[in-house]
Amino acid sequence: MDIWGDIVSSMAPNIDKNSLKLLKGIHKTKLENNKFKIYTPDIVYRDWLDSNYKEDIKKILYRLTGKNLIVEVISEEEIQLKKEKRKIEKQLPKEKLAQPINLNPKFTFSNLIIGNCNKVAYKAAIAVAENPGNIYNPLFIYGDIGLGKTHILHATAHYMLSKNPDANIIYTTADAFMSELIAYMQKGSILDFRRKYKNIDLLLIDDVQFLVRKERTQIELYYIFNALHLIRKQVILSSDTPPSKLKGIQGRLLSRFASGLVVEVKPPDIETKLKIIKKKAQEFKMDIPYDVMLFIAKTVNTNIRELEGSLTKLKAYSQIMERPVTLDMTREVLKDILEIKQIEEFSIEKIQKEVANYFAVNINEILGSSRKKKVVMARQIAMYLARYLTDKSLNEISKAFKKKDHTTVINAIEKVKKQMEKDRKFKLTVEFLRDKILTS
Ligand SMILES: Nc1ncnc2c1ncn2[C@@H]1O[C@H](COP(=O)(O)OP(=O)(O)OP(=O)(O)O)[C@@H](O)[C@H]1O
Repeated sequence: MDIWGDIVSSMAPNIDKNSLKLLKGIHKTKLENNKFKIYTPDIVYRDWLDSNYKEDIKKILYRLTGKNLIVEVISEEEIQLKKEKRKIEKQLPKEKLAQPINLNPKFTFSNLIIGNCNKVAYKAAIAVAENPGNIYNPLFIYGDIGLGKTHILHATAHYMLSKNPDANIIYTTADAFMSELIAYMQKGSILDFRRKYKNIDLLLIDDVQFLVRKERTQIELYYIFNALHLIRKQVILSSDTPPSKLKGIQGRLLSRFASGLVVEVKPPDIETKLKIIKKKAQEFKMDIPYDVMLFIAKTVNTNIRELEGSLTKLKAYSQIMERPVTLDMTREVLKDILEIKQIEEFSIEKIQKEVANYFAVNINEILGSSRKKKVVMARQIAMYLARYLTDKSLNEISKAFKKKDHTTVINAIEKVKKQMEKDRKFKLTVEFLRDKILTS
């Protein structure tokens, strides 16, 4: 029996024709034990169905089957993403987590979310771990605080150990390196210090910006660096600024830092932040609704450490209060640490204005019913951005665009998403507009 067909026919008299069209567009459902699973092409579709029709579907199912079934709406896009990740993880050898050195077992490549912000650093680190000492030596990773540099350093060491369990690796921070050096000097055994650092396959030094004006430590590092480089042993360094901006470090050391590959880890975009939040929520065993994730992704500016801090705070609060995490709770709990005001000022009008300016069309045209190609494109992009950059519901967005019902908005979002997938130039335009709105 075609249950979905029956459900849609039962709903047909009570819903508008656009919603009906969207419901008819669903082609995959599954009845399994006490669950009725509905598969939507993507997350937006899923959220729409989930929040508008789940309860109705449950009631109709009861009428049709006599059973109280659980209705689950699943986005195929998400399933696909998970599959891709699993595929990549399968290609990576199992990372060995019990380390003699001070590595954080959680900082592995499988726990690292990859986006445009860190793709280059990630690929370079993998290449280095697979072929240490031979391609990018040193690898110099720089970027603002809390963007995952340490995570990449540790992950590289884990990965290298998984390929070669006997690899001799030292991970240290510039500060710890300096303290260790002083301790050895006080004992009068500087040669032991040098010996220790000479017999290794991979040297990772985090936060080298702290070497600024530490002349003695710089001399020692210069010596060690040259010794390792000569016998093709790998060095990876991290810093909050590129070598060219590290004032107070000797020129000869700086030129060594910059002699391999210098890569930047940039702040994550909204999509990457969303993925990181999802991942961290799983790690923290938290159940967080999508609107809360979106809110956190939009309000936490860039620092991923802060983003984790927000989740920890939210988890503690929800456990103490014995209440599930909601958007209201999140606003309340995080008000001290997030720049919520900034988000509240972030209006659909602003999005409409920016998009209209960009396409050189009039806002009234966007709000009207013109079918001119340029206007339709601007209208659809503005609707898409309104959905992703504000906390407004689909109904509120359709009102702001003077549309009678929200199916127009859903259709616009779908179109933009599909177009972004197949047209790179279009994708860049949408991302440009998004960043412009986020940063202006
Ligand atoms: N792309 C990512 N995916 C998952 N977690 C991430 C990602 N980037 C950063 N994190 C997490 O954010 C936290 C901060 O990252 P990390 O300590 O590596 O930042 P950092 O750039 O080294 O900061 P600092 O400059 O302060 O040393 C860590 O818990 C890390 O696991």
